[in-house]
Amino acid sequence: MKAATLVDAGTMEVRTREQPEPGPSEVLVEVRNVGICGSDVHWYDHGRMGDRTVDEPLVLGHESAGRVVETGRDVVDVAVGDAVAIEPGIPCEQCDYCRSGRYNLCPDVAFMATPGTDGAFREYVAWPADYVHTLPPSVSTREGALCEPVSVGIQAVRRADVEVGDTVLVTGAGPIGLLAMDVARAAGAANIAVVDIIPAKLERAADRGADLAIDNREADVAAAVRDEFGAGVDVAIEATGSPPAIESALEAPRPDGTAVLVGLAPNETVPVDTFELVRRQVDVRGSYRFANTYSTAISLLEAGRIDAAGTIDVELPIDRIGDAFERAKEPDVVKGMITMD
Ligand SMILES: NC(=O)c1ccc[n+]([C@@H]2O[C@H](COP(=O)([O-])OP(=O)(O)OC[C@H]3O[C@@H](n4cnc5c(N)ncnc54)[C@H](O)[C@@H]3O)[C@@H](O)[C@H]2O)c1
Ligand SMILES: C[C@@H](O)[C@H](N)C(=O)O
Repeated sequence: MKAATLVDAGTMEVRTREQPEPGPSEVLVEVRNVGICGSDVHWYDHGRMGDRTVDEPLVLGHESAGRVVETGRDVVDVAVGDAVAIEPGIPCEQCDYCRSGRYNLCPDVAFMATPGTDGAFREYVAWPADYVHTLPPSVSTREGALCEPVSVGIQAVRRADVEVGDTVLVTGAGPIGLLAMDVARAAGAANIAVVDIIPAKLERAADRGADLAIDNREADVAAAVRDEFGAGVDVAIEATGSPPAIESALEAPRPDGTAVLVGLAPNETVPVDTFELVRRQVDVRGSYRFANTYSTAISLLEAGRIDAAGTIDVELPIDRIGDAFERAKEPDVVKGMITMD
């Protein structure tokens, strides 16, 4: 089979690999669509993330969907021919976090496209049947692949306890911010403000229904939301990982409001006015990956409540994966996708 393999920082080669065979509790998925995530681009550019390095060739890609072509002998809930979204993390199922349903925090999770666990930019993936999710006929594998970033949005909105009628600020109009915005709306948010620094991204957010689009280069975000929404927002969801936007997300909630940090700012220091946070009694929460979100993501996609396909700007076949990664880095591009046919 073909597999796009990161061999060194900046070098991806489409190589021939042996097709995997499913174990007894696994299914073999013929991969159809794989989204390009910012973390794939980071591994591609740097060959490392924090203290983790790519020492062996690694297949990237963790936003994937395809069709089941073979099932292991113990698999009962998934059948050959099913279209499925692949959940990219296989947790240990033994630790306290796994046993209490918070398997996104499992310290021994094998997560696709991180050193030691190949990702999905390849024609076939053998994966535990428990971590593939059947797609209904109305949800394409193109959309199904994006259950992963939709799940990041669902986790953030759950962590934020968004309630009907809430006013929500989302910093960042990349895939995570835009999809979190859709999920927040589906959860009942009445007003949503989106912040970015790229005009095309702000226009995109407005076209998708943001009530207010704020350019962080020109406006004081906290002042802008207070002008528009009174004491501040009920919930801020930070989806940039950029220190100025993180500061804005911490400043924007009303007293007793919530700020949920999704964006990752490795090696960055963010000044935090703890006095202000305490005085306003703001809940600051992290949101890491996701747990028990795929069925919700699929229901939202089936109901047409999430415009996942509308985030895709670049779509190229696996043989042009290098071009796709370069295009995905362009500032106006929200989401790149690799197709297998
Ligand atoms: N916590 C998690 O589990 C998790 C999962 C996936 C992604 N992430 C992180 O979430 C963040 C968003 O992911 P993404 O894929 O949408 O990233 P992205 O880079 O595609 O989008 C980020 C957006 O933020 C905007 N931005 C950058 N600096 C800004 C600033 N100062 N003010 C306002 N906007 C600014 C960019 O223009 C861009 O549109 C990243 O940090 C990513 O690493 C976290
Ligand atoms: C959750 C996933 O989308 C994220 N990029 C990660 O690697 O953790």
